[in-house]
Amino acid sequence: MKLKDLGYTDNLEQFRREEVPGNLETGRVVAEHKERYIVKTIQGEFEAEITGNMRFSAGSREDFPVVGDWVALAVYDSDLAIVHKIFPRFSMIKRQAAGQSGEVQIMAANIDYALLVQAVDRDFNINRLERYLTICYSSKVSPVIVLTKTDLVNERRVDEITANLKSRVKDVPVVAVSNETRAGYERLKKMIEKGTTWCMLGSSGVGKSTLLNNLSGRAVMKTGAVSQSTNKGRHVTSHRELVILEGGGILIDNPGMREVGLADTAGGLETTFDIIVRLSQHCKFKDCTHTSETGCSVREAVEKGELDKSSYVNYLKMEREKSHFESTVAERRKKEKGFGKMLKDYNKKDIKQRRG
Ligand SMILES: Nc1nc2c(ncn2[C@@H]2O[C@H](COP(=O)(O)OP(=O)(O)OP(=O)(O)O)[C@@H](O)[C@H]2O)c(=O)[nH]1
Ligand SMILES: [Zn+2]
Repeated sequence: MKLKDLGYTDNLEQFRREEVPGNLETGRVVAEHKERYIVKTIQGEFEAEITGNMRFSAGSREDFPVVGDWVALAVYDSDLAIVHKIFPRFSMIKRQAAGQSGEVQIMAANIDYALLVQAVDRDFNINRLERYLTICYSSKVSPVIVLTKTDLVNERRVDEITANLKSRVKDVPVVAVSNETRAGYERLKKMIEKGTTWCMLGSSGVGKSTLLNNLSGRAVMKTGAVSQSTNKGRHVTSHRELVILEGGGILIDNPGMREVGLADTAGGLETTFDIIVRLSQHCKFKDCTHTSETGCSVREAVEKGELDKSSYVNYLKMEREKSHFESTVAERRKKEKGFGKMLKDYNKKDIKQRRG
């Protein structure tokens, strides 16, 4: 095992030489559970915690390691290792933390590509794909669309879906596979180059675990039978993982990532819907929302049939979601700031009083 097999790059090595003390090991986080991390190095796997100082000075979730992170750690024995530093991340998949509005959670780091998995039977939905694309573009992860369960429909239906997709989603590779017959696997395997890191985004039951098991060449995760009535897999993957595939690719898969929403999608919407962005430069009003304004080029294009109506509707919906998210973040920051100031004023008063 070399660090390169885990996805180590020259950039990371340069950072290590410049910024990491020589007595520390380099490793990659392959699993995380309640602030305990499984870190893989050339010597094996270690269970690690972060230094007290790292925890104390952490400003947000971003300051804690996540699956996919490269870290510098001190190894004491097989059970004890301490993470001292997180290497700079080149990509991050984030999502809105459940329950806490505006709080962002990082699901994984340093991912090169994402497999956007949808089944061609009942799950297929272009709006959802546009959502995944937006997540990819804002996370600096390159998307590849994978259509699964092609054995369940006839060839014509697969061609129809592919053509439909390509007319709406430009410049993204589309691979159609069957996890049953393994049709399409050769093409997919060729795309997954050695040392590159991948993740999967897709709804429950579309065949992600089956795909991962087949690509890894060993049983990594149990897959459950789909219940006929709901078309949903019963089994839900239970913990985070980073797996090295047969062909040398690296796949990160964890349940949280399977539920990513539109958190911090700076730039993502614009890339996914770049046609809309280009059209909007011709709108009469600079701040046109493309809903009811006069002289709106976007709506004009929809009316003329030059812009797909459902793509337009999906854009408006995601734009609203994004604004909602941004305003909750802004509100939270304001509250935090207010609280911080109150605390400071209180402390000042307190000090004055104590000094008399
Ligand atoms: N016919 C057919 N069935 C498939 C295919 N891929 C997966 N399945 C079946 O669909 C069910 C769900 O597959 P999983 O791999 O568990 O789906 P998943 O996306 O990992 O689901 P979660 O773990 O819930 O996220 C299983 O019963 C699989 O055997 C396929 O290409 N063709
Ligand atoms: Zn407009």
